[in-house]
Amino acid sequence: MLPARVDIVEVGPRDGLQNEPGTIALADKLALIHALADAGLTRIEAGAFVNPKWVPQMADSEAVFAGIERTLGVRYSALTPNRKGFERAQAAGADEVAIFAAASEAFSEKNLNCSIAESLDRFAEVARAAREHAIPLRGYISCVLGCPYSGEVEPTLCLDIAQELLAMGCYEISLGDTIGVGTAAHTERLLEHLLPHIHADKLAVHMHDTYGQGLTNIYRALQMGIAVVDSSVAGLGGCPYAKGASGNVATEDVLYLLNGLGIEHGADLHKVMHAGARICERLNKSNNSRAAKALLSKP
Ligand SMILES: CC(C)(COP(=O)([O-])OP(=O)([O-])OC[C@H]1O[C@@H](n2cnc3c(N)ncnc32)[C@H](O)[C@@H]1OP(=O)([O-])[O-])[C@@H](O)C(=O)NCCC(=O)NCCSC(=O)C[C@@](C)(O)CC(=O)[O-]
Repeated sequence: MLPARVDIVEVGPRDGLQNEPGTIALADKLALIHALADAGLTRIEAGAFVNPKWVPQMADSEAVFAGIERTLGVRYSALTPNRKGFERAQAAGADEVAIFAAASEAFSEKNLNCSIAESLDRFAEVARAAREHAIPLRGYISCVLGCPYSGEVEPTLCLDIAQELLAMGCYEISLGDTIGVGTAAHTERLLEHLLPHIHADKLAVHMHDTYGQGLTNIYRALQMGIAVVDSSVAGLGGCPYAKGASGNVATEDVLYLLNGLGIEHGADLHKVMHAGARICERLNKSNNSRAAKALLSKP
């Protein structure tokens, strides 16, 4: 059965922008975040407190958080890979922080410069600090449906990591198809493995759209009881550690799907679409949302 309501986690300002080649003006980032909040999106990942040497686009995350004119009821979150990242996020005023493990040793080494086990030790420190400061903690697992370096990924490893992240205190685990290779069959296989052990309300899906499977995978996940979906306005993004991977499934496309299914989500598709069109114009890039392109071309 499909859920009556789906929460969208808008990752455009972080996942969407982290891989952009050119400089992005702080004002453009802030305008995007404000437009997304104005469109009714209540969970917005606004930045990442990672090593700026590795992800320069997120180097101004302090300034981003300082510049946000907060909308009541919106949670502005950030990625925090380690204690230092947590301290930066807390000082900047992030409402929520996210730790991000990988279900592939090779990807963990590239993305975090350490093994999965070492990353979990670092995350435990972040989790302790988050608990001390009463800051909600979200967990990601990357490469759940495939790894750019080592190929197939076993669902058993995803389950082990998810359980460890939940035990640390994550209120939700976002399952990332980082390179967008999975199909509905892969999504189903993963969720069939996880759901007997982890309740659906502790899971979210984070589908990149490289092979055009994002929406289909999300639909399969909704059918299996998942009610939190990560997406990126205009389908912006990619991962600096997964060459060739395209952005997340576009928020506008997810909203169009949810509208068609009669599922409540609380966002205004047209406002999101205009936010997407504006940032694409500012970045001088094409819009990857099929729904936005169709709607914007209507007379
Ligand atoms: C994990 C680290 C930090 C390890 O960082 P490191 O460089 O490997 O290791 P280190 O701990 O030895 O530190 C070296 C230097 O980095 C500094 N440093 C250390 N930590 C921080 C920090 N938090 N903020 C600022 N600076 C930091 C530290 O102070 C030191 O500075 P130095 O002494 O050389 O001047 C690094 O490898 C890193 O930042 N990686 C980037 C990870 C990243 O942002 N990846 C992209 C996002 S993840 C993703 O896209 C997947 C996801 C979530 O979207 C889900 C999906 O799609 O599947």
